[in-house]
Amino acid sequence: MKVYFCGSIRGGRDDAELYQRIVRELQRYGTVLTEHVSSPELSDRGEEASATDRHIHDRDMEWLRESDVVVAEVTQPSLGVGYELGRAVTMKKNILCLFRPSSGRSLSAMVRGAEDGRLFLVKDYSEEQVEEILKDFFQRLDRK
Ligand SMILES: O=c1[nH]c(=O)n([C@H]2C[C@H](O)[C@@H](COP(=O)(O)O)O2)cc1CO
Repeated sequence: MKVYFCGSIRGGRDDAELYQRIVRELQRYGTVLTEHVSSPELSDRGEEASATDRHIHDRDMEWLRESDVVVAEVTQPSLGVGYELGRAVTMKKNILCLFRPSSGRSLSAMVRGAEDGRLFLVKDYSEEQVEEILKDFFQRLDRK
């Protein structure tokens, strides 16, 4: 199982620690192609010191194509994550978006409104529910 994890980078790194926790949990179910998104060493400049934007874009689109599932933490708004989700929809990927209402933010209608109960799922959650929500998600996939 190949997992593409999306999380904010240039949109802001406030949730980087939580991304790490989610990625660690996702690694129980498969290979996380985008582990770097959760790296505590990655700042809101992203990988600019080591890669061009074109390289980042083309590599990530290739990983997205390769992936079986897409899991996105969408609480911290990020243009890149929104773009990845749009591309993943076109590729008919199984998508899970995770949003924390405790942030006081309101999730974009373009994400919440894309929920279809089948390929595109949006879950409101709190941090202590990460394990349980991912377990349910992967169990459901097995039954598909
Ligand atoms: O350096 C990077 N590396 C990278 O893989 N990304 C991808 C993965 C993340 O899920 C998403 C974050 O987008 P943004 O930087 O607009 O918040 O884009 C984004 C950047 C910087 O935009």
